[in-house]
Amino acid sequence: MNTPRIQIFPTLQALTAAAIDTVLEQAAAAISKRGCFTIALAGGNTPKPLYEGLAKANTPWAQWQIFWGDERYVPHDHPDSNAGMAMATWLKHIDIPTANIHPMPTDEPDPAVAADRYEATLQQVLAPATGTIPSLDLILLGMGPDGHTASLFPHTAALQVRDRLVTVGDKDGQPRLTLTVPFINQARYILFLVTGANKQTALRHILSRTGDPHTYPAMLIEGQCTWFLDQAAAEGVVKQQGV
Ligand SMILES: O=C1O[C@H](COP(=O)(O)O)[C@@H](O)[C@H](O)[C@H]1O
Repeated sequence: MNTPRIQIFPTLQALTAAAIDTVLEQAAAAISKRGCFTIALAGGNTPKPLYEGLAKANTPWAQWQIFWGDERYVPHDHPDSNAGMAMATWLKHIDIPTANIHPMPTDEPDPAVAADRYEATLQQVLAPATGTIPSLDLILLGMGPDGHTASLFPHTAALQVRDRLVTVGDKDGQPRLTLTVPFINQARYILFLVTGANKQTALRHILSRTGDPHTYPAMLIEGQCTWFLDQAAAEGVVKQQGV
């Protein structure tokens, strides 16, 4: 396991400013090395200000390929849609080719078929060498108060999937689509954004590695992780590296 980098910020504004800088730095580095930047987005509320900030950034958008880390199984124009949120706050405000935006499909009667389609899209765009797992440059993740990340929920079958890039998650019996643990762990950079006092308990177990990974699924993410925490979430976290 790689040792996670942890940064604690006094306010959501400070955390957001650092997240914008990090995303743009990773994009510039990837574009300069490989001519392209591949990113998977988180949903929920925490990343909204980041997306609003990125909407004003000056970067070669045509060299970005945008994916999602998870999706609620609703149409993209539904208020719960992670794709819909990122479109409204960021993507509809920038000059990026539509072909570079890859929302998770939610129009199949069977979510497993939608997961297969998204896996094929990832394989096609990322074109890994034969026999290797493809890597995204950056995956943005959040964490729920129950320790879930992406749509990897506690004690669900999705946590065990090791032979796919995308699978069907389960939020209280409702299907979700989610990237899998091995695919997330393969990313060149994984940025967790976690805010709010209601996440303290899960965070303490996850970062001190005293929890059970099936109870706190974010523990399964052991790749090149950086955690950006606000002060409220970070209260009680054992190893602090303040900024
Ligand atoms: O349902 C979800 O929740 C998590 C956490 O959201 P947050 O607003 O508490 O940060 C999010 O990362 C995930 O993408 C989303 O589908």
